[in-house]
Amino acid sequence: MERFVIFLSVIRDFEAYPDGIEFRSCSNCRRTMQSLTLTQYPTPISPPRLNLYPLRQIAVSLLSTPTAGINRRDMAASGRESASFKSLAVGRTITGGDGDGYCTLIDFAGANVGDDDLVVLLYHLQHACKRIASLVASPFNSSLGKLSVKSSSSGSDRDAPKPLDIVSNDIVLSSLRNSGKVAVMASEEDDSPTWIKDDGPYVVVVDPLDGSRNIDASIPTGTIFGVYNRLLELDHLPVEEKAELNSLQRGNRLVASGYVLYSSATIFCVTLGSGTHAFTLDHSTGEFVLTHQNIKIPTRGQIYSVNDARYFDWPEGLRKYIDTVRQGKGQNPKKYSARYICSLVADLHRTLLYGGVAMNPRDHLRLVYEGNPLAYLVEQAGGKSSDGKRGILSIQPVKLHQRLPLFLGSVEDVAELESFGDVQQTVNPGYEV
Ligand SMILES: O=P(O)(O)OC[C@H]1O[C@](O)(COP(=O)(O)O)[C@@H](O)[C@@H]1O
Repeated sequence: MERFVIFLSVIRDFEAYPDGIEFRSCSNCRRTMQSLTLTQYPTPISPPRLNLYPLRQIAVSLLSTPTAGINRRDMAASGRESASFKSLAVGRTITGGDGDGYCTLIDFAGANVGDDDLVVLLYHLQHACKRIASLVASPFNSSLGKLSVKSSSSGSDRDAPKPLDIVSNDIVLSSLRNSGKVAVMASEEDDSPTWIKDDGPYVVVVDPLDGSRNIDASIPTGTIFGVYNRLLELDHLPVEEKAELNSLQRGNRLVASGYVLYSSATIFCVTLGSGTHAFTLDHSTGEFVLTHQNIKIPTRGQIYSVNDARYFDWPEGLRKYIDTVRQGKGQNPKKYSARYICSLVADLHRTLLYGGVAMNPRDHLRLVYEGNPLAYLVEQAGGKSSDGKRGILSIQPVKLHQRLPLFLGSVEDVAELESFGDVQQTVNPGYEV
């Protein structure tokens, strides 16, 4: 009864989303409300008097997890995403969903992407990322990251995954399956790509939880993703072959890419092929809301980001570059600062906003799952990507878990770094931490 009274006092303004009901007018009551699931409703409610029955019906439909084959019409019918389709119908480029400055990721995609299938795919992907955000922040999962498990295949050059990586991978895979829009998913966590649906229009490459070595200390982590069109000319090939070849596309064929940063805020940063935009998770509504439209990385920064404990394994060119900029003797006559979180998404997010260069000069990061998606996003923000010698997006991947040195950041900083010649670290002993 006590719960019921609290419920009535906050019922004025609520939003339901797949992981729970959010009551805007009373965030302090959220925990109580989360425990009040629909099936736990006190049964003696009198629908006519309190008029809760219709509300309950709406909540039931809104609370259901996105299911297989949800499409634009279903999303619009649920009432949650209708603003996006209104915007699309009138063909305007929106800066706010309904003109009140509150524009969700799906509103934005609906207004700016010509392809309904991609909007539906994004809808499911952002749902997966909300689940991962809550997973990595959950007090009940705080021990999961510590338990390393062995990689399934012997002789694999992949790192041993941790349980949270695996759970995140499962979450992304299930959301992509439910979208009905994905032919194949290639994940950093899997030895080979998973074929999902013959006529799915898209190929998704993903690192479901990057930086998970930091997870036990609650340091930021991230999801990285890239979306390609399915190559129709490969449709006749055996499944394994077409799954792999579809996933090995060059970065310059990406149609969308992005990352989700799980930090003090959860940020969905994406390019849909025209600029780079960031959306911040609004915990009061459960929506990613546009907060940084058309991000432009400064052409020059004053920060370098690298694990400089490796200094003595670096080649001469890279040592010289770092020594030069930290003394303020480079093209920018300012002394650079160092920042290194050791979590790629977090280091890149800062670089995108403040400028400078984020790098890992040894062949450690993966071209398919990390290099290409992030390079595309950085270039869409006016920045530059390089492996130390050439742009990332034109490199033809030859194997799924191919690793490479990666330099991302401000145009002038990355160009200056390249001008030092040998900046790729070839000594890679496999560091313990
Ligand atoms: O040990 P290094 O060279 O500093 O590498 C750290 C980098 O490795 C990563 O943790 C990714 O590696 P994993 O995929 O093996 O976790 C990045 O997040 C980070 O930028």
